[in-house]
Amino acid sequence: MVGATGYGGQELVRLLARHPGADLKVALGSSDSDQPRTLPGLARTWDGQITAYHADALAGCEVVFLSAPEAFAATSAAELLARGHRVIDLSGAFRLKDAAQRARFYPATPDPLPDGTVYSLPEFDAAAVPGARLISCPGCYPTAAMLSLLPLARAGLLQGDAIVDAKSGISGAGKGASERTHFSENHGSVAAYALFSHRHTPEMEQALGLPVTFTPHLVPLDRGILSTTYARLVPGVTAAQVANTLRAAYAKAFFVRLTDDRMPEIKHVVHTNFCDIGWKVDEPTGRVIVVAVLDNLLKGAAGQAVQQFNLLCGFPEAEGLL
Ligand SMILES: NC(=O)C1=CN([C@@H]2O[C@H](COP(=O)(O)OP(=O)(O)OC[C@H]3O[C@@H](n4cnc5c(N)ncnc54)[C@H](OP(=O)(O)O)[C@@H]3O)[C@@H](O)[C@H]2O)C=CC1
Ligand SMILES: CC(=O)N[C@@H](CCC(=O)OP(=O)(O)O)C(=O)O
Repeated sequence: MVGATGYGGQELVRLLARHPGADLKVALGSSDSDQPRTLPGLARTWDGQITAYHADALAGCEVVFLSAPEAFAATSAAELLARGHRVIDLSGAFRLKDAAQRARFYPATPDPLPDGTVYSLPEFDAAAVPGARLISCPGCYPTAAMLSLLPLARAGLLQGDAIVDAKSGISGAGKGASERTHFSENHGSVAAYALFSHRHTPEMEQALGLPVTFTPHLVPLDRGILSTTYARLVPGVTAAQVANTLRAAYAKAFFVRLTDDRMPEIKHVVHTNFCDIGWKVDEPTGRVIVVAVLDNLLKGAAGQAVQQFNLLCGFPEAEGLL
């Protein structure tokens, strides 16, 4: 795998090292990291050393996980595919289908997308995964927003636009510190950012088929996302219809836990691959609020990537994730 020294990558190493069907052969960091490295958090978890990125180092790996910056994924994926690897990419580089939106938010991504690219949210796109060459994993905020609204949108129960108001722990920004993310800026504070300009807005709109107003917030937690979505129901849609639609959509989805009208909390899902979803309908005004929580580094990143790996290789969906 690539990006082993990153936040998402370290989680991937932990998961793959104990996955009964995986043999983690190589873990790579950036190409400018000179010496082979070990990380204190991975001691007695994975015995190998992390070496610098070079495509040759991945020879013999059937599947390559890319957990690196999107500009790097955008350029390296084609080479890895040409070498015969199947690629699971955690970055945003291959998520958007619309070429103009992609050029705006992910300018390094080649156009057209490589043959065999599949954008997959495992709960909805499982059937397409086994045939994929390049699996593009959804972003952490879109995973929460799509799991909240996709069943209702697909059932035709929503109208108008949706509002996604989400809060993320700071590990969502990766390991590099910036003025926005360092401790003394965040501790004791909550801040909104990227209003009307976040790259996850088109990703949510692409999936939901609705205009989305998305405001992310940074909260002083190390990990976890709480996403509150507000949407309007088509006139006449009842609370029971909403409940039945969500229950039917997730009846077989092991990693989605519906909490009905008990609102879920970040504490219940951190360090797991679960997404917990609660909701409430106000029938007189035709409004629904859905609250979803997940761990951005697991269901929002590494855990979801392993779920895709299980689908790709024919393992049980939860293999290595419990
Ligand atoms: N953090 C999150 O919650 C989520 C992140 N993602 C996406 O997952 C990917 C990884 O995120 P995250 O783990 O947070 O990022 P980090 O910044 O924590 O880690 C980035 C990793 O990429 C490596 N890297 C950087 N440049 C290169 C390069 N040129 N060649 C090879 N490797 C390189 C780094 O290696 P080194 O240490 O050697 O520099 C490091 O291992 C990103 O695309 C991100 O957008 C997706 C969902 C959620
Ligand atoms: C807190 C924080 O900064 N979060 C990141 C999103 C992390 C993620 O899932 O997004 P990508 O996979 O698209 O990078 C952000 O808002 O840019």
